[in-house]
Amino acid sequence: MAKVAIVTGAAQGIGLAIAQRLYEDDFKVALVDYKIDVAQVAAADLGPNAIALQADVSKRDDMFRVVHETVEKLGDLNVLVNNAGLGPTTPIDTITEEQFKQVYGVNVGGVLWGTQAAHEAFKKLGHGGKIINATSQAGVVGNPELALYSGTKFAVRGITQVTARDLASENITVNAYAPGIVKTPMMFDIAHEVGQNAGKDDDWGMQQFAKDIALKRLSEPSDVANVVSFLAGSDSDYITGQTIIVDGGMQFH
Ligand SMILES: NC(=O)C1=CN([C@@H]2O[C@H](COP(=O)(O)OP(=O)(O)OC[C@H]3O[C@@H](n4cnc5c(N)ncnc54)[C@H](O)[C@@H]3O)[C@@H](O)[C@H]2O)C=CC1
Ligand SMILES: CC(=O)C(C)=O
Repeated sequence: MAKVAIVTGAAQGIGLAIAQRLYEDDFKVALVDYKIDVAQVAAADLGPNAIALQADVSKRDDMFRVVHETVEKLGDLNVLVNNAGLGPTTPIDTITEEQFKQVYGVNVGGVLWGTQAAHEAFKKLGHGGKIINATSQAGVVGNPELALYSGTKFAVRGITQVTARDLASENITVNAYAPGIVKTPMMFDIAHEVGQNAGKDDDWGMQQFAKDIALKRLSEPSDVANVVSFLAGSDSDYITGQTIIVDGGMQFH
């Protein structure tokens, strides 16, 4: 029987590539995003075993609701990919309380609420599952002008390690993927802002991040989806608490 996966932030970028790849891997997939119109088009493009659900992942009730709706509509839940995230450029002196709450609410809160909701569903369904969280190479080594963002992504690695230990006895694995410089709207926005802050263009901004990639190319979203496919499948059953870096050779740990 087909397994069921939820992917948050699935309307575009890395989340969309993950949803597409898991669908190809024979999962039924719920694409969760607050951009519901875009997610609906993406789900329709995938086929009859995909649905789109609207949620703001920073809201605990939203995450419990979409997990319930997924089980109701697709019949089970086996994998949750906590992918949704925000990546504003935040030179240290510019950070406001509002920004702090927003970015931590989505990037960290989204992972916590998703994990709680999936855990409750796995218990009710009487089986284990896999929780897969989005961190970043910027959550392995601090990146310039990304104090808020990098901080949240270090936190995601911490939560991944703790929940892996806490949930292991229930046959739930928890792992994370740490992409590098991926061609998505988020990364193009960051390159634009970093370039603008220095009085330079977007290409210069992108180079500040891309110059140290050993493989000498930017990442496609599919590079990340390939790793998530592995983490969602049975070949990774004996792996938990780990962050897999998929950055073309930027950070070596
Ligand atoms: N693009 C990159 O170079 C890298 C991205 N990442 C991480 O990968 C994940 C995906 O990133 P991208 O695809 O690049 O981002 P993106 O900005 O292109 O797409 C993010 C998606 O998440 C959705 N989203 C944002 N906040 C949400 C919320 N509160 N509730 C529901 N949906 C929400 C957006 O509507 C959008 O569809 C993020 O967690 C990001 O931090 C990590 C390393 C590098
Ligand atoms: C956006 C991001 O995660 C970077 C620059 O690693």
